[in-house]
Amino acid sequence: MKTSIATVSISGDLREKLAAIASAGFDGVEIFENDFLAFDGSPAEVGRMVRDHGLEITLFQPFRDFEGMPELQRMRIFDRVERKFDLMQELGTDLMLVCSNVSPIALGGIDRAADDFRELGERAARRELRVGYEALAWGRHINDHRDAWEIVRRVDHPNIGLILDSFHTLARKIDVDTIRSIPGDRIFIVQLADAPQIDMDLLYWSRHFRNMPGEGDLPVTAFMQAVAATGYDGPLSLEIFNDQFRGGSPRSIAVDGRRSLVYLMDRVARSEPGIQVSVPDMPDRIAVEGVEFVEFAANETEAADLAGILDTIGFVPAARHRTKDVTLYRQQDINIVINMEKEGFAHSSYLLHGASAYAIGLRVEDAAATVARARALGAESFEQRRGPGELAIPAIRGVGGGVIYFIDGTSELARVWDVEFEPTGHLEETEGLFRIDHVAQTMNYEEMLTWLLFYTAIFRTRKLAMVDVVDPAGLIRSQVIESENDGLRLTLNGAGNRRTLAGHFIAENFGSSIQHLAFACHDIFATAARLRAHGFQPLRISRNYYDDLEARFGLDPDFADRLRAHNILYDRDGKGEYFQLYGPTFGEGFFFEIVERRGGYTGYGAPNAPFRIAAQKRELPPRGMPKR
Ligand SMILES: O=C(O)c1ccc(O)c(O)c1
Ligand SMILES: [Mg+2]
Repeated sequence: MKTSIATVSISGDLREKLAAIASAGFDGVEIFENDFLAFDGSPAEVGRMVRDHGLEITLFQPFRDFEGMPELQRMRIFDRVERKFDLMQELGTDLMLVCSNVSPIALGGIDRAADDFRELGERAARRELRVGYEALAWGRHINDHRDAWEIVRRVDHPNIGLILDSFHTLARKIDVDTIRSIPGDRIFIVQLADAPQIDMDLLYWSRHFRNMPGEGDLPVTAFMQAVAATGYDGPLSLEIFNDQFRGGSPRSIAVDGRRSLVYLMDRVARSEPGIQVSVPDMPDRIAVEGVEFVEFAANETEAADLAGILDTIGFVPAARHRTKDVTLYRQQDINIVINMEKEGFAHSSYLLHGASAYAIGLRVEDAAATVARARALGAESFEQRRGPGELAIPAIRGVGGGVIYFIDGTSELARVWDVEFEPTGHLEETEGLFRIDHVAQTMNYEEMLTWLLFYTAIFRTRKLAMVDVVDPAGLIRSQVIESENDGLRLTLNGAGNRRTLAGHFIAENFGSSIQHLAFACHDIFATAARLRAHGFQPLRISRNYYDDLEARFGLDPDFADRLRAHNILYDRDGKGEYFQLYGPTFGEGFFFEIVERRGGYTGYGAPNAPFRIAAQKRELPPRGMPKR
């Protein structure tokens, strides 16, 4: 598998782009003409720069409005071609992309276009160059890869081939199986891009909203399966026009890109018996069985505050670490760890971010295999020095530089609580919370696709449609990722500005992190009553909310009164009901939520989020100067 990416996909100047592309492990790069034009250096210098990075130039592009022009324009176009051929030879690349003509004066006609390409093929052959033809989805006469292929087929010249671009084919919903009848050796390069499903003008959609395969909604895997079936084994080249990426971090976009290609080819390799693709060997996507624990780093005061909140919702300090200043709080299957160590990673994380849930432990079938897959996909593994008697728990780095640990049932790891911890003798009681329903991570909106790709590539998960949540100070985008058996339910919340509750949290924590944990209970009213007796302070929800709720769902007034009395939020879908109860915020806006799912409710109460956020903002202490 030879990977490549167009310079247009990455932000920065050409130098920064190339450095990021090389360090992410790509084999090649498409030089997008504007990136070259904007660069103050000769073609030969650019070529050298590329090769010094260990990269090759897979493609020079685009050459526009070539085929089917009236005679007067046609002559000039071939002069322009020769100039670009000179440039390509100086750059040191042999392949140019011609995209289908969009000019209003283009004449059309398959044979006229074929004649033009035959002439072009002759000129290219004289210089040992090749030209590939790509159908733009908005091309004037040619906007379908089948028509572009028909032209290439009629040209019948070894130096003229086809270029496929998943966006153009998929945006027009062209049957990808039509690719299977194209000979693989006539396809000169394959460009890949995904995009969110939005109904809009094709050109605008393509130039602003493309994203990495797996980040959007288009069936890029099916497209790539069809390409693989042709026997094509040339470069797979990302070509991503995206407004957000243009302003993003070159390194992180490049890493995402490389990950998206490895993930895509892993999917393709597993999709069809007999399909030939070279892809790094790795375990299949990992099923997450559950969240084993969440670990906070905190100092004594904060740990006491947190323990106080945990106490009001029925957690007891069940065990203490045998050698470290670490306490395990437990209730049924929920393990919350508070780490107050003065050295090691938890402490570094504390110094950087303040008190936060910096680590999460996931139950998987095979922890070592999980790390192997994550590493093959470019994730960073995590290790730290172990104390006597401590287990080596396989782990990787996750959101905001946090840690994701993996616990499996096949080794010593299953006994981690017994091996590393000493019971305190506190009797385990319960207020009815029995599992972590979901984990909510907050990040800058720009980072959401990175983490979406990270989780979906490593774990056997699916994503739900993104929803908008209104904070009084701005919009939050919320994206759910779930594993098949609901072992892992994650919500990624992307903040656009720092005045929102989510944005404030990221700003004050100096980075993304877990902002809330939702615990599941079986009987929300019983749990709410018991917690109240325990000193639990629920988040107070406005009366207006309950008036609307009663009207909206036609609720029985007694039932609505019970919800109101306990400050429980309510939602319903076609399959069941959902109840949510919120606790006070901790630190810079961390909080716990208690939920009950009745029937087959599959959502996360998104319609309630704006009212919950408004209530939390009312209860937040007044904001003075930032503390740090
Ligand atoms: O948007 C464009 O003009 C454009 C140019 C070259 C490409 O390869 C492409 O897919 C789109
Ligand atoms: Mg393209």
